[in-house]
Amino acid sequence: MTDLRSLWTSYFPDVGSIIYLAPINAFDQFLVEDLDANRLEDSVTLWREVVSNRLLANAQMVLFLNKCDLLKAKLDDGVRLCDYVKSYDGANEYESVLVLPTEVFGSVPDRSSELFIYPTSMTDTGTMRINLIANVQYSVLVENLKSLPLI
Ligand SMILES: Nc1nc2c(ncn2[C@@H]2O[C@H](COP(=O)(O)OP(=O)(O)OP(=O)(O)O)[C@@H](O)[C@H]2O)c(=O)[nH]1
Repeated sequence: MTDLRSLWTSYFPDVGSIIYLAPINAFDQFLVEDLDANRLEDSVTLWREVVSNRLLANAQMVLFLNKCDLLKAKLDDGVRLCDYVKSYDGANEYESVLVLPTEVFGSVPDRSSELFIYPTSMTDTGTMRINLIANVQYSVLVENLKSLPLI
């Protein structure tokens, strides 16, 4: 019987990682092409499609919850998350609000392997460099360990 998993993953054997950027400040914004579609929800939908795609089952998924600085500024300006996400009943403060996208993006039922999720501000180049280096180091380490019969 054909091994379906190896068949699917043979389409993109050289894709080691996918880095996905989600603009989490966009919770109160709507798509230009569809004014009923919330930009953050749209980003979650696309992320889940990518992450649960069987053709990419072997690729490491790295998610940057991006534009954190703009999210914080927006919350400080008094824009309330609960006005756009009806289920949200937490405080309208950056640390509390950040929990929501972390949980929503992190929950992908069809994905068994680990997701790497980092809050980022792309314009903060120092932190970005540290995040990227830490992630790449971790991937190289894990991939090397996998090639040995250790894990
Ligand atoms: N302050 C801040 N600006 C950012 C960040 N990431 C990207 N930008 C800026 O946002 C602008 C739009 O860049 P992107 O978001 O990558 O592009 P886009 O998705 O086509 O743009 P939007 O529709 O505005 O979201 C550029 O000027 C970027 O430099 C961030 O984390 N913080």
